[in-house]
Amino acid sequence: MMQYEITKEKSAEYLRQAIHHMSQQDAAFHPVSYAVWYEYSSGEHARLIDEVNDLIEKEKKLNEKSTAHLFHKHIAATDPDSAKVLVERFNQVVTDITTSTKQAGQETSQFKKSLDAWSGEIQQLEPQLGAQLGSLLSDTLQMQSAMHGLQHKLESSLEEISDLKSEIMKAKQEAISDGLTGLMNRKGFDSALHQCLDTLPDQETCLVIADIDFFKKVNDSYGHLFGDKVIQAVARVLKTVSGNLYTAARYGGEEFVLLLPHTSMETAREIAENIRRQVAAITIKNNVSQRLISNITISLGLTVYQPGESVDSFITRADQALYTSKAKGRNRVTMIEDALAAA
Ligand SMILES: Nc1nc2c(ncn2[C@@H]2O[C@H](COP(=O)(O)OP(=O)(O)OP(=O)(O)O)[C@@H](O)[C@H]2O)c(=O)[nH]1
Repeated sequence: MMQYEITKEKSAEYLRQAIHHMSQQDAAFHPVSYAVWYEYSSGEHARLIDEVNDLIEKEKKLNEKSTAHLFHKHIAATDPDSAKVLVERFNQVVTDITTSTKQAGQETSQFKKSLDAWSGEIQQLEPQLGAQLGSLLSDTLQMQSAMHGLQHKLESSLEEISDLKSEIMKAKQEAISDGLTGLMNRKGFDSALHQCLDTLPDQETCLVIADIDFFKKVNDSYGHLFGDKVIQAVARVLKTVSGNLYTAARYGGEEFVLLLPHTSMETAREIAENIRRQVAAITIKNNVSQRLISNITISLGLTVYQPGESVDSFITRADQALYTSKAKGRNRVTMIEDALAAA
């Protein structure tokens, strides 16, 4: 994980170095090249540094393509959060420059207007001074056009930043989603769980862990693709039941979790029972035999968070409850209230 808890001076030093490196390349000034060279300058990212050095040795300069490749491989894909921070930082740099350029542009334009107004009158009174003013006017026009050019370039940089921001948000979302079901994946759930327990330690919070019964047999009997359809069907039940109130996720292969903040054990048990019943009612067409397959069941374990306990012990207790459901014959919900009951 890249670190950004560094002093302002250090950060400014990296920024200076990054801008120096960027100016030596073929790639333009934009957030992608900024992110790559900032990381390079910070010296934190050994693999990125090695690859940049190899490329420079071979190609002399980094172009748009190699810069984008380095960004996606070493920054956006491995650490979308840090990529976001880098892009935002570049955004700030560009916004600051844009604001001062705009201001300078306005001042130049004001100056040109005054010159325009005076030069006509002075031309008549003092022809020589009028000529000097004419040349000053032409310099001002040149400066104004340079300002417009720079402003235009900076504005397109800002557009690029906004595109990149959405790309990073998308990558961030993909990093915590499960591709097969569209539910949150384990990584996303673990962070949601930590966040929930950090903010609601004194509220009643329940956790359900569910696992499809005899799933190996489902795969063996009807094939892996059919197994995938079963996983998707169970995920749909969880999605519907959880709505916007609860957080559902695919925790592993055929295992699911449901986090229920502000929920009593009794309500959570009713919800878990509802999920169990809805899964038992699922029928899926087997595309090979064209027959409808039912008898899909899940076992569920449920527990309530004990204030002060660790996340691991919370999950372990829900897992123990699930194990009990499996041991007692499957297709059932088991509740374990606290550590004593689990023992
Ligand atoms: N189709 C499909 N199968 C998967 C996926 N992930 C894991 N599995 C299979 O899920 C099965 C899990 O089997 P087991 O852990 O033995 O458990 P089980 O057969 O469900 O038995 P119990 O949990 O004891 O009821 C394995 O055969 C895995 O190959 C997946 O994404 N798709």
